[in-house]
Amino acid sequence: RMSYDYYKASCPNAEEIVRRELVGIFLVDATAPAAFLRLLFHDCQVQGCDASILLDAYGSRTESEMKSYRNFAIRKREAVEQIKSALEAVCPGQVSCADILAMAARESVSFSGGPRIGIPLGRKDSRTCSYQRADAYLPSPSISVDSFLQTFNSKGMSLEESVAILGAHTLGVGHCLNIVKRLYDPSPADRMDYTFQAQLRLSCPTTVPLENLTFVSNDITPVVFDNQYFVGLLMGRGLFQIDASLASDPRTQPIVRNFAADQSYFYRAFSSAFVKLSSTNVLGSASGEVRRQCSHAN
Ligand code: HEM
Ligand SMILES: [Ca+2]
Ligand SMILES: [Ca+2]
Repeated sequence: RMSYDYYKASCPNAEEIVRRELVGIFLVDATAPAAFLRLLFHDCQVQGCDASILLDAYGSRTESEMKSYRNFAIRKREAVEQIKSALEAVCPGQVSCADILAMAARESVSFSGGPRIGIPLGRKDSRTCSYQRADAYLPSPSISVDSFLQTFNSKGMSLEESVAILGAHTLGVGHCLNIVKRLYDPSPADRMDYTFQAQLRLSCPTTVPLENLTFVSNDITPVVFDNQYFVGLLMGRGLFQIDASLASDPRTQPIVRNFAADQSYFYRAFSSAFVKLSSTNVLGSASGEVRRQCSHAN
């Protein structure tokens, strides 16, 4: 059972320790907040928020979810291990890796200028993981709006919250391999601003192997958690096909407009969506554990 003061007795300074470690990480790498935010989504989307994404391959028993091509360019797993070590030194065996992932993503949002979000704690860590499940459940950048809405509706999100949670793409980057298809062979309904397309083609000139080294930013302010992502969508500057479709689909377009016009409205919808995302299929003490090391089950 999760609660807002879960570690009050067992590790009263848990949130403070996580925050202190993170500030150190953020100061040396301005792109770290984006990485933590995506890491949480990719954890919660596969088996739920149970730190399954942090497990390394272990003999023949586990194959890491990182083997999935959908986890391409996932970063900062080792930074979560660093935060875990700091917590183990003070309160051994208490704070789950799944909670650290949720706290790291939450701090990433506020550190980047976004809303401060209160989240309940008490997630347990999985004993297993499956890269086949990662392949099956992590969405493709060309997912349809229908499947997109279904994905987040199944986490209890409203239409508005579902659009808001994709506003996470206000931070970070995408690699050329995820956009070359729409740059050189777009589907007829997939519209993009002409100038923007020309710029992206310069950054991603061909479908050669370089495409997984080269990247472009998700919106024009990739280290600031603002509503520029939605402003850009309305100008035909969405990076992935699903981003762009939110601005054209009649169900989501009015919401994109509202978020582009009113940042605090976006923040409110994002905050409630974030609490739902980070509470997906949480394990209780019976089925999960608190790992001693995030990369290995106990
Ligand atoms: C249908 C849903 C989604 C799809 C298809 C999608 C797809 C993608 C893709 C293709 C990338 C680029 C990866 C790369 O090439 O480096 C990306 C990046 C990112 N995604 Fe998503 N995403 C979705 C939802 C979310 C959600 C719900 C969040 C967080 C709450 C999120 C947070 C991020 C962040 C922060 C980045 C930038 C990562 C970095 O700079 O390292 N995404 N996403
Ligand atoms: Ca997981
Ligand atoms: Ca931004």
